[in-house]
Amino acid sequence: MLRVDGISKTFFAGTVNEKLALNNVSLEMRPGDFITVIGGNGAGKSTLMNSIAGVFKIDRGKIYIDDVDVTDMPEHERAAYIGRVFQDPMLGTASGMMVEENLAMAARRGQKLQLRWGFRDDEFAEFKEKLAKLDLGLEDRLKSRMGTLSGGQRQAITLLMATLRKPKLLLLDEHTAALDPKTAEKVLALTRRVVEENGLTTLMITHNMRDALRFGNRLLMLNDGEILLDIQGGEKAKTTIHDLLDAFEHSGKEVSDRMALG
Ligand SMILES: Nc1ncnc2c1ncn2[C@@H]1O[C@H](COP(=O)(O)OP(=O)(O)OP(=O)(O)O)[C@@H](O)[C@H]1O
Repeated sequence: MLRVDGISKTFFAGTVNEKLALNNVSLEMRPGDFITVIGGNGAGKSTLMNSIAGVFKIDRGKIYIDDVDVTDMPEHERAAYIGRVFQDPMLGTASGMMVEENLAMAARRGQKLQLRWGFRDDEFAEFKEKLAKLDLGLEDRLKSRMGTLSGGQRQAITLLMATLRKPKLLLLDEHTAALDPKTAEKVLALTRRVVEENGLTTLMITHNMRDALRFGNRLLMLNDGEILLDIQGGEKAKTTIHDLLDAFEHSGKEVSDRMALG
């Protein structure tokens, strides 16, 4: 489904700030894989995700989505395959536009922009039903501006928008890190439901080892731009936070409290 083949990325090459952020990383995801990604600060997690999304050019290697070589495909074209939710609830939606307009735009992702798309009443009924399912009281806020919603409400809608037109790949970059624990839990539960209901192939970065173990069928630990640990299925189910801390310690990194417990 996703094939990352020996990719490398160096920032500020040839300067004193040169940083090898990804070092010959390879990864193959099967359809329906839900991979959680952990690693300390600067391990390369976001760089991996940004490379896949096409935010910048990689230095070496190839990236394929469903056997299509997307290595040189610009980010906006790659977006047709990818749904993304960022850490910052302000990203991913248009804050000055109404909830229903944001959803209608997401429903037209990949279509040519038109002056008047002609929104249909049945679409709004569908949005209302989907919002009601989020259980955040959003079904009556279709006409509210996105900017007036809480962070949790925005992340839930961004997740809905990212998955409205079933993407080949869902990328979640610490999408609950900026939320309070109770709201984060709600958005995570929603994430699990959306991923399961749609059988989405998902890559989720988290700072929280407990979440990395609770969610998904496979876990990657990155360190210094390399994959330090790749566990899945039964092996992942048996893995404890203690095991992860051990692996982390062997990499010579200090574990922050936030990463251990979230
Ligand atoms: N756009 C960029 N320009 C310059 N350096 C960058 C850029 N993005 C990442 N880096 C550097 O690459 C390294 C890996 O960063 P990355 O953001 O991928 O780590 P991370 O694992 O996501 O860390 P964190 O948990 O702190 O977000 C870091 O040293 C970082 O400073």
